Amino acid sequence: MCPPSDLPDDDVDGCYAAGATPPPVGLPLVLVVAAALVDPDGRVLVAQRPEGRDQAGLWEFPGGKVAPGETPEAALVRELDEELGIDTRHSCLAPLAFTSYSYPTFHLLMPLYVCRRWRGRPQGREGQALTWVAPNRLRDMPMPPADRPLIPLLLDWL
Ligand SMILES: Nc1nc2c([nH]c(=O)n2[C@H]2C[C@H](O)[C@@H](COP(=O)(O)OP(=O)(O)OP(=O)(O)O)O2)c(=O)[nH]1
Repeated sequence: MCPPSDLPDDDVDGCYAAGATPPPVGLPLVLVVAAALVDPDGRVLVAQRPEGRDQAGLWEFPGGKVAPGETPEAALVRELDEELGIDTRHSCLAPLAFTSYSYPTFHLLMPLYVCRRWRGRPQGREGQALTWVAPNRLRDMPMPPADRPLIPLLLDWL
């Protein structure tokens, strides 16, 4: 989290340094939704991005791009079904935080929801490895840079 007395800087988890670097111009904004699935022991599910995808090998929160005309919540329910084979149609998808991050070819805007109950047992339906991690171990996982600010917020909340 941002220390209240310090100016934000790029290395401080949970902060955006809006004025520190000029924003890249003309990048398309891509809306991706993701979920922190939390099991009864308080562990969080992360999935490893498979070979052949950008950022392959990094661990991420399950989710994916919101399709045109879709709400973020409907997209999340669809992605969790497609990727993990779980049903979250009747689950509480609690909005926790979002990340906003410029990759070289697009700017990512990604809300993160927390979900504690679902139907089915998560399985890597697209060949991706899955692992449940204690929240305080998330910092040790190689995750996309866009996810870094989400970790302290998740730790505070869980
Ligand atoms: N799902 C997810 N994507 C993330 C996270 N962090 C992060 O930078 N991303 C990025 C990686 C990708 O560039 C993008 C998600 O796109 P994706 O390729 O997984 O989306 P998708 O499932 O719709 O796949 P596709 O249609 O492009 O094949 O967001 C995260 O925690 N979860």
